[in-house]
Parts: sequence; C-alpha cells; structure tokens
Amino acid sequence: MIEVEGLCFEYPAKRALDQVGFRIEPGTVTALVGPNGAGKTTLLRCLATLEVPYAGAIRLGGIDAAAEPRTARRLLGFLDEFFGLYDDLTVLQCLRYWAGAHGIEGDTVPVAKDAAAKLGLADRLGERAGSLSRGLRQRLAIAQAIIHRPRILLMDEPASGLDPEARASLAELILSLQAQGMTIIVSSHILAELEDYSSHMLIVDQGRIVDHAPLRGAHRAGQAAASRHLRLVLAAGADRLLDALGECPALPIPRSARPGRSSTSPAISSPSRCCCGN
Ligand SMILES: Nc1ncnc2c1ncn2[C@@H]1O[C@H](COP(=O)(O)OP(=O)(O)OP(=O)(O)O)[C@@H](O)[C@H]1O
Repeated sequence: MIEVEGLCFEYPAKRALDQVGFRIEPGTVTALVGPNGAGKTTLLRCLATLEVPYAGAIRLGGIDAAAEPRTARRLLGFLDEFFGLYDDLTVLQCLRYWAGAHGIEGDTVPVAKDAAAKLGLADRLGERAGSLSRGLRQRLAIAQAIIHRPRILLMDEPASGLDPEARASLAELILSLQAQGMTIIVSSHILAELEDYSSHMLIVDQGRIVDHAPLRGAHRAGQAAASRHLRLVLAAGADRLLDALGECPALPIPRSARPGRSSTSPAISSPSRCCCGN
C-alpha cells in the first residue's frame, strides 16, 4: 500500500531524511516514533505530497506520488499537527466545505453526515467549530481528512493537547477506522500514546529508519514496545552486564550476545542487580 525507497529530503541547512525506505501493508496501523527533530513530520509531509523530496520514490497504492500527485492525493487523508478549522462555520458546513474541496459532487449533506457519524459528531452538526472542545475539534479535523473516504490516513501528533479521556477515545477511533479498511500512520514521540492501537512500529532517528517491525497485537503493543525498547537503570557499574541479563529468559537478548557466545561489550558494564523499566 505504501512503498518508500531511498527517500532524501533537505531543508536549506539540514538533511531531514536520509535514504529512507520501508513498505507498509494495507489495513495496518503504523506508529511513527522518534525523538524531537527525528524527521517524522517531514516524512509524513513527503508521503502527503506536500513536500517534494530531492531523491527517492514514494508509491501509494501503486501510484507514483511524484509523477501523479493529484491522483495520489485522492487516496490520502492528512491530519496536520497544527490543523486549522473554520471556526465560524458549523460542523456540517465545515464537512460540506471539505467534501466540495475534495471534488465530491452533488448533494454533500449525506457525505458530511456520514463522516460526522463515523467520528461521533452526529449530534454536533449545528455547532460552530469554534465552540467545540479540543477533543471534538480533533474529531472534526479527522472527519474533514476522511470525508473523501481515503484508503490511507496520515496523522501527525494527533494526541497532542488531548486529555487522557480524549486520547483513549482517539485510540478507539483509530481502531474503528482501521476496521473500516484504512491504512494508517500515526506519528508521536510519546510511545505510550501509540501502544493501544498500533500493529507496527516505524522508528526514525536523525532522518533514518532505525527499526520497522510488527508488534504482537494492537492490545499488547505496549508490552511489545517495552520488550523491544528497554531502559536499564544501573544501581552501580559492574562487569558482565550481558551475562547477567542473558540469564533472564524473558529478556530478548540476541543469541549472539548471550553468555558464552561473545565477550561482554566493553561499553556496557553490569551490576549484580539492576532494575528495568520502559
Ligand atoms: N522549515 C524548516 N527549515 C529548516 N529545518 C527544518 C524545517 N523543518 C524542520 N526542520 C529540521 O528538520 C529536522 C526534522 O524535523 P521534523 O519536524 O521533520 O522532525 P519531527 O520528528 O517531526 O520533530 P518533532 O517531534 O519535534 O515534531 C529537524 O532537525 C528540524 O529542525
């Protein structure tokens, strides 16, 4: 569904993406994670055809995004991190406006009502966008992004600024959009936001993909993430850390690093006890 090869993007004084490549299967929810400045927004904007990379290829549903950006955009919904709404319009008017902007012809009311229903906004159609809470504004922005029934939805930091209840509801919403057949990429630098709904994780750092892996299941994504990204807090320095960790069967220590396979890395030292967290 989404294929990226050798993608490079540069701002005037900064290479933001460097030889990025990956493939995302239809119907998956991919968490795009990485620290601040890693390149998440730039990557999403390139996928959304809002930025033009200087090298590499992006294919969306088999369509070459550089050669046919307009066709590619029909497949795409994009939620910007700093989305804007027409605050003076009602929810229904906002949705009808976006239906028209996406080229939907004829009576746009049923389409707008359908999108509102999908996002739990059916009883808010007459309310002004400017009067909605942050969580409901987020829902309206997503409804606008999916009004043309895209096959791919890209969301940049959708949980930012939401309270825990609204975040939980966003997670449910993402799962329901996935169940409707969408392929979704959601960016965040907060792992905990992504763990309830992601089927895959794409980790970017300094403009490069450092890992891309399936998680064991949406509801166990957090455990999987924890098992893949372990933070050790050492009470004191000690030798033979890998030997100590290798004795714990629950830890995913690579075979090559297990005791007796290789010498302990001189860069890592181990205490006789350590505590682990994520
Ligand atoms: N308009 C710009 N001009 C110059 N450099 C930029 C511009 N936008 C982003 N950058 C730089 O490109 C790199 C990638 O930025 P990007 O916004 O894609 O990262 P990010 O992972 O989304 O970060 P965050 O989590 O903070 O939103 C960073 O070093 C950033 O400073």
